[in-house]
Amino acid sequence: MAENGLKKKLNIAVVGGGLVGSLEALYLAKRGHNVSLYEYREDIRNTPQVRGRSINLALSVRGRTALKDVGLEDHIIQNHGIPMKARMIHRTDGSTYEIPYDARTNQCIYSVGRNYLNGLVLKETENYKNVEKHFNHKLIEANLQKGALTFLNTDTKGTVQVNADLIIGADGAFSAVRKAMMKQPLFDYSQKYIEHGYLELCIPPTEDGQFQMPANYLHIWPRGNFMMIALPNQDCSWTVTLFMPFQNFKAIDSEESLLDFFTKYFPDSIPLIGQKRLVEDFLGGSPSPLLAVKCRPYNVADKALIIGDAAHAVVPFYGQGMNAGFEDCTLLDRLFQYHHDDLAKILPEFSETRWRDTFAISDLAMYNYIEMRDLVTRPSYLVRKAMDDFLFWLLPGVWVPLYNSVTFTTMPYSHCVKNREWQNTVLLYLFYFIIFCVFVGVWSYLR
Ligand SMILES: Cc1cc2nc3c(=O)[nH]c(=O)nc-3n(C[C@H](O)[C@H](O)[C@H](O)COP(=O)(O)OP(=O)(O)OC[C@H]3O[C@@H](n4cnc5c(N)ncnc54)[C@H](O)[C@@H]3O)c2cc1C
Ligand SMILES: Cc1cnn(-c2ccc(OCc3ccccc3)c(C(=O)O)c2)c1-c1ccc(Cl)c(F)c1
Repeated sequence: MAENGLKKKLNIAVVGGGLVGSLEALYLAKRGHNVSLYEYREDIRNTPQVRGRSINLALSVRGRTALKDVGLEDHIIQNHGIPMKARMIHRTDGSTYEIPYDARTNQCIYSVGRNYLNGLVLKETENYKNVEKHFNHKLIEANLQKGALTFLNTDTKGTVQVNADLIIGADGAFSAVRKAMMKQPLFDYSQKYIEHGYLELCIPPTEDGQFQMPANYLHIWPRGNFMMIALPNQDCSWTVTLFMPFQNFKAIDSEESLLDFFTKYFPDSIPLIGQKRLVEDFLGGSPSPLLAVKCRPYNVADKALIIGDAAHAVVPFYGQGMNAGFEDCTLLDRLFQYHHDDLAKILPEFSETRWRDTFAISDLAMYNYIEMRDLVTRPSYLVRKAMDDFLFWLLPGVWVPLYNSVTFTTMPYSHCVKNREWQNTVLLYLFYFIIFCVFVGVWSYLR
């Protein structure tokens, strides 16, 4: 707050014009600050889909809350997002069965196009004169304490010096802002590449432009050590993502081995994708790596902050990465409101209150990665899921299954984990009680 009691207009540089950076620029613009958004790539509204990034994503409540704050939720929900009301599980014999997310309240997640959503947010910033966007600007140097940034203009090959009151790094999992932050003392950092990679395939629409599979589902082919999912697109196609260890991708090096593999594990998908297209896209593509990043704190004094994947890249086995990054923007805005734009209070508080939840969703996503490989076919997993669903039906306000609390509520991720631990304890005692009752019953019968 300025001396005269008026709100001080900050000059804020946002590095990274992806999903989270463009949303953060919009939040800050709505607060009246001068925002300069710097993006390495060209304006995605003028370029085709970038390979090596998921084409569509699952949007859930946390992301919707952020879009609602900036006035874009209704547009996405009513004009673009495709509701997925249940999982459609595909067995190896090609048969399917569905598991609703929550039959009572019609909860659903939405499949949204990455480029569409990114372009929509960027377009919305054009309603604010206090936002400048600079594409083809790659951050190459940063002195965070001084608020000084150096960009390479990939068009002119010249460098651009920028000074800002606040630097926000939303430049993704390989963040240059985080790299500068790592020079600070007491900055903790860890990363993990998992053994699985992912490759995206496409199920085209029918000749008359309709979906080839039931549209309002998240289609899942759980196959132990590898899994495949499909999310619907606006053009009635499906973006199929195969998650598999790199060594398995490497072993499939010919049309014959590819078709043998898909015939064995995903037979129903071959006619949907098309044999020719499957061979071309699989053998013509290469799997992308999956990286998890954990670090803290997220700020340097009152000068710089990292959000989104720059702060907490997670493996995609919960569909929460973007939702968590959008939630960063929501929580940051609440802190701007509460502390009247006082960065000396906002930034440290964001770091201190956020890291437990981002660590929690990172662990949950990694656990899901393991769970989905091992437990989906294990009877005990299926019994647990059935008990979860029964108790959720019986005590909806009390017993909220982990996936539902993560996906359909804004309960802090760390509380979702605590909730799950409490449920595990209750189920364990319930299991012991059932065993005891069976024992007493048998003993009484045999007396
Ligand atoms: C296979 C897969 C599936 C996924 N599915 C889901 C899902 O269903 N739901 C979900 O919520 N999340 C999902 N995610 C996660 C989601 O994609 C990310 O969490 C999200 O994109 C993070 O957004 P971001 O803006 O923080 O980072 P990014 O999307 O990586 O954007 C960072 C931006 O910064 C720019 N940049 C990078 N370096 C510089 C630099 N030096 N200077 C200037 N600009 C720079 C980049 O060009 C980019 O535009 C998935 C991820 C993967 C890989
Ligand atoms: C993109 C996105 C959005 N949500 N989810 C998701 C995640 C976990 C889920 O449950 C645990 C479980 C599902 C299937 C088998 C065992 C456990 C469920 C569910 O239950 O619907 C949904 C994903 C996703 C992302 C990657 C893979 Cl590989 C995947 F299968 C789904």
